[in-house]
Amino acid sequence: MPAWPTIRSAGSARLETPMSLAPLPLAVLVADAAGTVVSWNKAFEKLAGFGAEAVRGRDLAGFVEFDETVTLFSPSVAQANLAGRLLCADGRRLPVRLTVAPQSLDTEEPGKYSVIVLPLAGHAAPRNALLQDFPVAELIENLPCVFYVIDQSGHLLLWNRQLEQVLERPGEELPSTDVGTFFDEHERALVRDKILAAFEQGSSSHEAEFVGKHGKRTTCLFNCARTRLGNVPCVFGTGLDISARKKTEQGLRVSERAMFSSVNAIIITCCAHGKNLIEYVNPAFEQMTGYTLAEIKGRDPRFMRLEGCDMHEHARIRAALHTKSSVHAVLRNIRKSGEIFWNDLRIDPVINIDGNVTHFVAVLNDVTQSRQYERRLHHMAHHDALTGLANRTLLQERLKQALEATARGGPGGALAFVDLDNFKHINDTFGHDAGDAVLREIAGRLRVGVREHDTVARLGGDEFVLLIVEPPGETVVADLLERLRHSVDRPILLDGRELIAGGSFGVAMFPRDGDTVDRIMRAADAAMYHAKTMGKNNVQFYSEDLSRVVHQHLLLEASLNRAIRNREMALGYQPKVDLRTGRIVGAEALVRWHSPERGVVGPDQFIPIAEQTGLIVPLGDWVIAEACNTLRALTAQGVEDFVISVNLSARQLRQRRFVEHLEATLREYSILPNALELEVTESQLMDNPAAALEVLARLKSLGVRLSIDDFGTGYSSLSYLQKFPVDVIKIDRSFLGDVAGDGNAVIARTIIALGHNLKLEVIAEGVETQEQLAFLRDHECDQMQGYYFSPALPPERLSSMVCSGVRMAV
Ligand SMILES: Nc1nc2c(ncn2[C@@H]2O[C@@H]3COP(=O)(O)O[C@H]4[C@@H](O)[C@H](n5cnc6c(=O)[nH]c(N)nc65)O[C@@H]4COP(=O)(O)O[C@H]3[C@H]2O)c(=O)[nH]1
Repeated sequence: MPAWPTIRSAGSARLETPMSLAPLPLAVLVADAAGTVVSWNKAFEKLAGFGAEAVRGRDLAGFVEFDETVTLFSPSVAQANLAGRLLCADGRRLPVRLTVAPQSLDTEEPGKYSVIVLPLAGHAAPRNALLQDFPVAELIENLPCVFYVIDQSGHLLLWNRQLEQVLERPGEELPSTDVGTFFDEHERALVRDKILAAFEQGSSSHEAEFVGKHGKRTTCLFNCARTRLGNVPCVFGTGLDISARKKTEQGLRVSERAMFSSVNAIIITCCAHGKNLIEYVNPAFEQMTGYTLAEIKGRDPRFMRLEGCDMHEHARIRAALHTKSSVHAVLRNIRKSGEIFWNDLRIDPVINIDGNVTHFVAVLNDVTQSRQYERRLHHMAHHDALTGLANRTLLQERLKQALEATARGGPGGALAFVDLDNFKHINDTFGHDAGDAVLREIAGRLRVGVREHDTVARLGGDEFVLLIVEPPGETVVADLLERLRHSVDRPILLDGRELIAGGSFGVAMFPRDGDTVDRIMRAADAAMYHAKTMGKNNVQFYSEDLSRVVHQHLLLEASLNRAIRNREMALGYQPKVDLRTGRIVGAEALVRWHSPERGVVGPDQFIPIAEQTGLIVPLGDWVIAEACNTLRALTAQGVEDFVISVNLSARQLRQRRFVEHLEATLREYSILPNALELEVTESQLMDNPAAALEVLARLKSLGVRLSIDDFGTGYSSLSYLQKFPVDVIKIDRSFLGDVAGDGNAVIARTIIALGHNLKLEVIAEGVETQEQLAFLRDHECDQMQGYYFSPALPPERLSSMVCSGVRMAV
């Protein structure tokens, strides 16, 4: 390390009031310009071992052996540092460092010189020995800080125990060590500058870190001032250990920085005098809310709250502030821009050293987006995507709540299942987009038809459910549902077409019909099922009887399903007779169910169920295939020009690939298409005449014959009748009931005439009597079928009857 600069400027080295040598713990003597010792202190006597007599008047050279020849005393030198050996009274030659300084700065008139004699490391007297004669020694030893006196060479002259402790060095090492080495390399220049500043300006202060011999680091605040020991200028000072404070400061700086840079908004409020006012907000807060610290400092943070909302959360926060505890809340606040945001807020108290809460720190998180996302997810999980109505989950939740409220004495409610009667037809005929549009339209109609606290749900497909809570009575429910039924039945205008969805409503009342979600749902479903079997487009309330009927129905449905798979079905063929020749020209295939449990079940009992459940499609396919099989057998037996007709259900007709499937079946059985006749009821055709026209045209193009069944019951529009590519119309048997009576006879006659005018064959069904036969013959009806001639026969009997050439007497 570079040598310490020596103070040369007399002006800058103005000496303080001279001290008496006596109390100094250092060995000091005063010599004149000739080197004669004129004064000394006790410490010198102790060190050298001489008594006063042996010292006084002696030449300094008699005590000290210098390493080099030097001019000891020169008024031009302010201070000299020399090394040598002190010749002690006991003969020891004690290695020492001498600091020589003129007592007067008048260079023209040289006076006396002070000489401080310091033993070198390993030879020095212990610190106590140095200090013991010092008048304030005890005080210095017990100072709560480091004490030191440094000469201009940068060496210690005096120090206390605390310094030895922080430096982790024994006292004898200290005087010979440059004080700069007590510090880290990078701080040494600063330390020197500060000491020099004290020498030059009288005082200085700074912070630096002592580095102990074994690495211990102690940060101290140094305050030093210039003084003199004897005539030797030096600096004395204290070093106060501020390591702990530094650590705290550093920690605070880190926290402050972290708070400043945090992405979370932070508010610090001061809670003195019963108030809670903003003291600090970080930049993230400013960014989140739009308010700057300057704008809101000193305000209560509640100014950002959204009045009238999240009352529960506000109450929790108030309670926590009151009890000075932590709280976590999620609530809505308002930004400066007026925009509302969701704030996930955490508030913690700050406790001071006395255990009192002085501040609160609040961390704010803008969770608007995740909240919205959560809400969207929640909405998606509870609503039907197509219509926006409640889904099954939400409906069940609400129903559960309503049942719980009822159990607590509430007035109960109603649950109505709504099934659209024509939805499948609309979907199959006009496609899914049209189906979706119809569902949305119906959803809207149902929603506007009920009160806000009622629930409208869609369970999937065309199944809607209404939860009507706390209705004033069952009649009110009945009126409401009747209104809704009408509203569902109103035409829906879609791409210039009018579609009618129609709806069957089944209602369960609670608590009367059940007290659990499952029971009420099942009761409403059963009632709806009943409404369907009652001819659709009506409202049915659940009852015990209805439950039994539905139960039977469901049993039948289950066994019918099995029956089709187990081939329990058979076809009977009712012969059709030509009224001019009496010959059997064809037969109608009529399905029978030979049930192992129920015996023979007629189609009237199971066809409606098969239609509702969709079982009619495989059943219908089987009937056509079976009829083709019989036709093939008859052809094989040489029967010619024989036609078998089968009944088609509307649902079969709506099957997308029905025509292709039929074509394939005809091919499979090698059947001439015009040997097969398809009977479609008039009401089925008129349900959606345009769609019927389209499918009939495609069927006709295959070459099969088409017949309108139950003619006269379905209010055919004549214009459509003209357009339908049919071959036959079949007079409904109700018009033959009493052909002797005027009304029926007129209708039957008119139908025959109408058919012939349209160039169609006319057949009468359900002919039971001679009179009916005579009437038909007289009015030139083409064919007839009925018990009068034959009921439906098994295929073998039909075959033998046809092959035997039996004729009816006409
Ligand atoms: N009172 C009376 N009735 C007579 C007389 N002659 C025949 N019947 C009955 O009248 C019904 C005529 O069939 P439908 O009008 O097409 O009416 C049929 C038809 O709509 C339907 N059906 C029968 N088989 C099938 C089928 O394979 N597919 C479809 N989709 N429906 C079928 O079931 C209905 C009832 O069929 P069934 O019970 O077999 O009843 C048959 C037949 O047994 C008579 O002189 N007097």
